[in-house]
Amino acid sequence: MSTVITHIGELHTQDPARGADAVLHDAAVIIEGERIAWLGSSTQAPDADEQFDAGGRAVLPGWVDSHSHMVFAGDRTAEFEARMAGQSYQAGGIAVTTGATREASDYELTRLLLARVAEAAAGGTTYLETKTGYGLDVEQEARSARIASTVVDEVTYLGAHLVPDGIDADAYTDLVCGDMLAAVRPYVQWADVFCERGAFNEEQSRRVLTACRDAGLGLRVHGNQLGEGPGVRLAVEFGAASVDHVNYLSDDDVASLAGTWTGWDRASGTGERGTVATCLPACDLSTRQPLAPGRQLLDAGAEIALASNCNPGTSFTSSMNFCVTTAVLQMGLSVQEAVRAATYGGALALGRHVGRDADGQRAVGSIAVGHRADLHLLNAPSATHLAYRPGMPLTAAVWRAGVSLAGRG
Ligand SMILES: N=CN[C@@H](CCC(=O)O)C(=O)O
Ligand SMILES: [Zn+2]
Repeated sequence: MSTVITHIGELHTQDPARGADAVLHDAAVIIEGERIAWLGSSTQAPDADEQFDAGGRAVLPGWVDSHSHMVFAGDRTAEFEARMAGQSYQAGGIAVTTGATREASDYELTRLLLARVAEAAAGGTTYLETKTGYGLDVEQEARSARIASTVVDEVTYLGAHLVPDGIDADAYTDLVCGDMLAAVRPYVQWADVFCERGAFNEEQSRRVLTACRDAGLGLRVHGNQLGEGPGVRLAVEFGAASVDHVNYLSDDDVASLAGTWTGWDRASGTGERGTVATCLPACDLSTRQPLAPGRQLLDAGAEIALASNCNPGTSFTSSMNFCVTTAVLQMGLSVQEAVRAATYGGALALGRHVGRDADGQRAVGSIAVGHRADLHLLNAPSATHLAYRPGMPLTAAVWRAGVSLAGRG
């Protein structure tokens, strides 16, 4: 089965191999099964089984949301209201969600997760990471990991989210590095640690990262969210794929993140990759933290991603459109930079920016022959409308791995 999408006003390929020609005008794309089979000028498009006329509207790669916490029950409206009344965000709120999550049945947790993933997809997200971290004991973390692995694309083990009541921090860290890690291992590809005041200190974070690396997991770090600290330094030292939040960065932090990309050719997307700095603008607004310095990171030569951080405490939204809008209006990114960070940047953070027919794993976050057919049709002639028309319903249609998910309007 093949579909040709014609009359695309702007096709944002995000394919580094195309260099300056990465945005095509009056373009067409052919989807064949789950893959992109052809792209080029609309006037030269070959025939396909099905036709779809984009009517001059813009097409982007589906959003790659590389940071979310969607396996949970309950909500934290009261905490949000208190924050809006002036209280500051504290890591301890995680315990409230842990209580509600432990109470929920497998059926309920799965149902909630499916509903959240469907909401994200309706907003243009076609590739999604999510984390454990609201179970916080061996059985519950394994359960969260198992449920997540049946629903989302990539699962991250975040047993090191908060030290639960009734156990000493070092004993809990031992558990995270031992029995809990063994129990979640079959279900996860990544590990993360909340390296922050009120969560895990440098020594505990180092132990978690070492154990998870030795277990063969890719690494990421929640770092520098609530103040300067060792998160970025550890992420760079361990060669983590990403460090996320990055609100409070010293000049050294910025330089060391940029330094991880010195062997990388950004223009062609080749060379030795480094540690992606993942900015979470919806979270920054919801916690009234300063927005992450995405502009400064890009200017220094670092690669950045934008992600939703969808979770009940700090960012109860999966809207990547909103994140892109905010990155342009508030963080000083151009539309091109923001769209790249929310597509190709997210794929880089998840190591899914490469992969074609022969690899058995298709690249996501960019549109090229052999990549996964993840497409986002905007109800607008250009991607600029994402920032120019904030909050408007601009997602017109979504294809995930070649399957039409949302809208055909
Ligand atoms: N910062 C740590 N974890 C989440 C928030 C978790 C929560 O408060 O429930 C975050 O990324 O913001
Ligand atoms: Zn998070």
